[in-house]
Amino acid sequence: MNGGWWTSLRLVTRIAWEQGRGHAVAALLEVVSRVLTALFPLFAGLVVGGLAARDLTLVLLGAGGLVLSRALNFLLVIVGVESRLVLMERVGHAIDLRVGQLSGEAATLDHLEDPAHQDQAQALAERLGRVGMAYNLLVNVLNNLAGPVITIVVAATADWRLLLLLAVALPATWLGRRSIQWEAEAEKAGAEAGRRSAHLLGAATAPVASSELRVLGARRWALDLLSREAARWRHPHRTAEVRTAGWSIVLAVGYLGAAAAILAWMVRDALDGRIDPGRLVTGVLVVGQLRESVTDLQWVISGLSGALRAVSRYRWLEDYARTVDEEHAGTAAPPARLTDGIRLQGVGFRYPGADRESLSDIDLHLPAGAVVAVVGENGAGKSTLVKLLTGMHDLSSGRILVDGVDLRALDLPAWRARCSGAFQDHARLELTAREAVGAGSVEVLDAGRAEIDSRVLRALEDSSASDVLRALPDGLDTQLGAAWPGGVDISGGQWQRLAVARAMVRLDPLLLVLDEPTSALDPATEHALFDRYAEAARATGGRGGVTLLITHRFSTVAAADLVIVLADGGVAEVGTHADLMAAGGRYADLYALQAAGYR
Ligand SMILES: Nc1ncnc2c1ncn2[C@@H]1O[C@H](COP(=O)(O)OP(=O)(O)OP(=O)(O)O)[C@@H](O)[C@H]1O
Repeated sequence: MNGGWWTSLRLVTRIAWEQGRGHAVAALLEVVSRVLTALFPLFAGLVVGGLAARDLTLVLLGAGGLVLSRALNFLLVIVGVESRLVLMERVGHAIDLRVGQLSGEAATLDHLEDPAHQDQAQALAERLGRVGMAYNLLVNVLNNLAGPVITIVVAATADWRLLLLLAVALPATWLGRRSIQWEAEAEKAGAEAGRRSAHLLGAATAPVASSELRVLGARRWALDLLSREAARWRHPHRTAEVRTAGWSIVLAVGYLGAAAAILAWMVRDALDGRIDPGRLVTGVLVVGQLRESVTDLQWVISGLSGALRAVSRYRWLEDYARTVDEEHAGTAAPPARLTDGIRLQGVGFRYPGADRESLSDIDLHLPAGAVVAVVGENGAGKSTLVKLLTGMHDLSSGRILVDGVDLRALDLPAWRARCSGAFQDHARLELTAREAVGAGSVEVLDAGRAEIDSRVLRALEDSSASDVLRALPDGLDTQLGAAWPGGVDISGGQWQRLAVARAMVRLDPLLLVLDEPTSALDPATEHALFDRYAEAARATGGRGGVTLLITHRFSTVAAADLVIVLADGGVAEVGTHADLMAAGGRYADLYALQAAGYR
């Protein structure tokens, strides 16, 4: 095993220890039971040899050993197995929880955009159960190690020829190692196809995507694609399994041939009176036991190494999260209020794995207290700009200054606690309406009921979403989502408006982002809503917060203090609506075009 495996073993043992010291130790009792079982041929040989030699001491010793091994075995196995199972569940649960935390708490979202990370995460997800089983399998390896070791000792004491069997039994361990390698190669070769088939399966079963595919008549095509990808994922695994099975058969036939020859040799010696019948009995039992225990050992080692591969992926995730955290070790507290605002200086950004920058050479000043609208065609870089301002990705070049302090120097969670936002791809939190909105500022949910309700109701009002609440049968207590008992379904536009309300719960954010939060609403309603946001933002703008509105509807942005036009990843124009109209450039053209469309 290489160093990585040892680290994984230590990690698994530590987690098992933390999850239940008593169980971790009790699980090892099974090893004792395996030792007693492995001694069975010796005890049986003693009984038969003692009877043949009319030696009562030998008979009693053998019989005592047989009875003891059977009785203790029963007890130790029950305690050991029970402890292993309890730990398996606890370790699995602890790992599940930790994986969720590691993915959710990573300082940036780069990992979610990185194909290499996604392949690792997919392989981990496929094998997550195995991580939980790792300690269980480790104890099993120890259990199964006892078998061959004791059997070899018993064989050596019974007859030296039995040791020749080792020469044919040991290649099975070679197969064990090779099959682990084949499986690892198969996992790697199938990772991308596995991720793709999981994605297609999700699309085929998720209500929205699946109904869209039906309407488009593309369901059959998607299912065919899914089975092709699943086959592409399965193929390398199948090949590895067939190889392993083929070699297992070859090795088993070789072993049986050798065992038959050695036993025939021993039978002849027994008939000639050169060895006593007790040794022959031990020999016969050892032949079966040796092969069985070596094969079992091979399989548990291969099971353990599969689990350790999953553990090594988990360690990879831990290392990744640690590296990301170290790279974002800023500790400066964000200012209580903004006085200068947010500045972007020479900002450039390329997504992980992308071949070109999505934003480059961005120089901007978002003044404290201002309502800033960002417009631009699809793919211009609007959402990317938001991700950078909220610290979701590291800049490829340049810097972002919050009142003169580099975003990298700020404590990222503290900065995010001062940001708020509603997004086009908002979360549909299927909770009660109170929780779904209150989640915009989780400390609100910890307050008393009256405080929660007043903040949530105010947020609904600020986002003109009070009518959504009125339509809910149990008001704030209504369970959202038809999949839950008593739950109600609401429309896409209503979900979106609750998301906007959620963004309004946090008081005095330094950065409030509204990234096409009203795309499901008609232009007139969006216009009215934005006027309201602008009004609310100006009321709080006295505390310096910047409100950033991203929209495709130019008519909505006239009320903004500043309009930024993005094009091809760069800033095309900046100014007030009036300035940009007077300049007669890209903004004025697009504005005129949209205005004509609505006439
Ligand atoms: N995860 C990603 N990986 C690689 N490239 C990406 C990723 N997300 C976005 N891009 C690219 O970055 C560019 C800017 O995308 P962005 O989503 O910021 O545009 P946008 O202006 O918000 O577009 P839209 O109006 O369609 O929402 C596009 O060229 C897009 O293809």
